[in-house]
Amino acid sequence: MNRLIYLDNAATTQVYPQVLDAMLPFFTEHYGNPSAIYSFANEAKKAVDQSRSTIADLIGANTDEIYFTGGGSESDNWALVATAEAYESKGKHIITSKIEHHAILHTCEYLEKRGYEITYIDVDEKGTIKLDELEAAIRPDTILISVMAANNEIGTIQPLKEIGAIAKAHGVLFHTDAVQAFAHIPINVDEMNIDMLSASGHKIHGPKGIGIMYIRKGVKIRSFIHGGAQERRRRAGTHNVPGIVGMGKAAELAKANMDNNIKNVSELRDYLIKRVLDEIPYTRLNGHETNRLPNNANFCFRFIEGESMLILLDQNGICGSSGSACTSGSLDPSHVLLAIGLPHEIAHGSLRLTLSEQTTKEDIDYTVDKLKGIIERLRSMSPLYEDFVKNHKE
Ligand SMILES: Cc1ncc(COP(=O)(O)O)c(C=O)c1O
Ligand code: FES
Repeated sequence: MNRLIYLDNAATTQVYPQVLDAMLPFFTEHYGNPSAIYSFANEAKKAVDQSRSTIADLIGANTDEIYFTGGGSESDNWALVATAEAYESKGKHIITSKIEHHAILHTCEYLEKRGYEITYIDVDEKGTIKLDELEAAIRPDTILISVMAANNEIGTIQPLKEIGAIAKAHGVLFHTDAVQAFAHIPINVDEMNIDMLSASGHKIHGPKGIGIMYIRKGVKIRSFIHGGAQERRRRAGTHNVPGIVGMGKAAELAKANMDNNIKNVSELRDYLIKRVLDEIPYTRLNGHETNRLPNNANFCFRFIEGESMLILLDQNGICGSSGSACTSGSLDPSHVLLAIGLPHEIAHGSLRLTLSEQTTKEDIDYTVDKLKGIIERLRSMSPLYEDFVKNHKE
């Protein structure tokens, strides 16, 4: 079999065997509906409670502040739309950043069409939000600040504690899309003054289609999915018990291994970054050098088009991703790379490689060796590169 090197863990992760083992009995044996009265459903009910408590523990929340959802996108939509509706009498102004995931940005566009006003705060060249701009944007009618915990493309971690302090000082709610950060780096909702937080199971070696929203007690958010009385009447729908159990197990494993994972994965990430920057000319690292997710490396290679690079990597069994327009299915280049000030033609040549605890040094060496050849080959076919080399020789 061909070698497979999976370096797209920001897109999704492999479900750990322990996670799958924990889930299986809830498909077969304990399939009862946790909302039922009879004792047969007790195992399912207990498992849902256990998962809720593990997840709450990981972010320093109370168990009854965790709500299960259908994933990160649903949580993000819920946080914005339902807060907007619930706090309409205070105002219709929301603040977010220019580099949010589309689950936030497209929901903001939806709200704009319904009469809400959104301010999109700039980030600096490393992708860190400009705190002075954020604070200056707050108005008497501002109801919510939503800033992601860490960026999914370039990995930059945002100053959550500082943002939370600003929000609190001005009496504005603070939501964070922590889909990439949850269970990867420490987060504490009290220390960071977070009122709402979105997270997703499939980014932490749990199953797809399950997520959570943390909602601080006292926040007046309305329900978003209407129907039954599940999740304290705030999120209707029969519980996805296997998914909930899987996310809980993944959170438990992440908590137990977090320090080690951060250390090992970021060492390997730094090794990857160093080799790429040292060995491939005309290359830049996107995002913050140190204040970035342990598993994220994102580069721009000049004179290269992202999609061709991905296809050639794929031919070598390497899975990566690119913010380039043609691979993301949109016509615009990555809004994140443009927001950190990269010109269109450079943003075209981006490559995101995201590691996991399963990635080895051999995987990285193989990838860098192949990548060097691929970049050389693509550049040798590029008229822009040819001109550049000619001009620099003269
Ligand atoms: C920052 C961020 N927010 C939200 C999402 C959406 O999460 P989900 O796939 O669980 O809907 C993602 C997934 O790519 C993400 O990276
Ligand atoms: S042609 Fe692929 S990003 Fe422009």
